[in-house]
Amino acid sequence: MNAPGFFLVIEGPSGIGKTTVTGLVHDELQASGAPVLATKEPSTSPIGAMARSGTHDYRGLALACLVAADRYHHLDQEIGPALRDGAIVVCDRYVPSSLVLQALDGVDAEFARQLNQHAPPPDLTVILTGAPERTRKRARDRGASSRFHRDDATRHAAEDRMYRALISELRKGGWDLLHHDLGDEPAADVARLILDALRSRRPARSDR
Ligand SMILES: Nc1ncnc2c1ncn2[C@@H]1O[C@H](COP(=O)(O)OP(=O)(O)OP(=O)(O)O)[C@@H](O)[C@H]1O
Ligand SMILES: Cc1cn([C@H]2C[C@H](O)[C@@H](COP(=O)(O)O)O2)c(=O)[nH]c1=O
Repeated sequence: MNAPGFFLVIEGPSGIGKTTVTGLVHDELQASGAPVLATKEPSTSPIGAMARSGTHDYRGLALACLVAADRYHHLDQEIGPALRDGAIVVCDRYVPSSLVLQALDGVDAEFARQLNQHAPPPDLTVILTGAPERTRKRARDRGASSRFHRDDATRHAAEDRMYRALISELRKGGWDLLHHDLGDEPAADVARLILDALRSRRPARSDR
């Protein structure tokens, strides 16, 4: 994005570890003295809260529009201002979540793309994938708070497949994308890898 900050998105299937890694990356950046904002989608705005708490009631096109409306509001009210202030924004889920989850929810892929076409590409998007059975076990052990978290081997496999398929498509669209296929490594190792990628793309503040 054309702003002095850096927009970093962490993506991947439910249970892969996005929230855990977002927290670790945020804490490490904060400890190093960098200006950082950790956020997530759906956001904490009233639209985001409606989407997050309503995945049992809202489905298909209605949910696709709700999460897109929340995304544009989030960009306008929280992400954009933080980037203009020079912060590193670390966001748990963004457009790729809609391209995967809304498609799994029966929304036409082209419609989901068009709905999100005005959401700018982040400066770096990390897509985490991993063996669907391991991801499924982590999600099951953590517990479900959404229709998309239900314990379903077929859905976990489909999410993993769809995220992998998105990688080349987004790169062709000009997105800077880091793909990491997780094994058994701890979340701290994943966070370190992401921090290295971030630092290689964002010179230290004193160099800018
Ligand atoms: N590298 C890891 N190794 C082992 N367990 C992990 C790892 N990363 C995360 N976990 C655990 O897996 C579970 C799911 O992690 P987390 O909630 O961060 O995933 P998520 O991708 O944000 O999921 P969702 O999209 O469903 O909210 C949590 O219990 C977390 O503690
Ligand atoms: C960004 C985004 C989210 N959703 C849905 C999927 C989940 O039910 C929640 C997010 O909760 P999680 O703890 O991060 O898994 O919102 C969606 O359907 N589409 C989206 O683009």
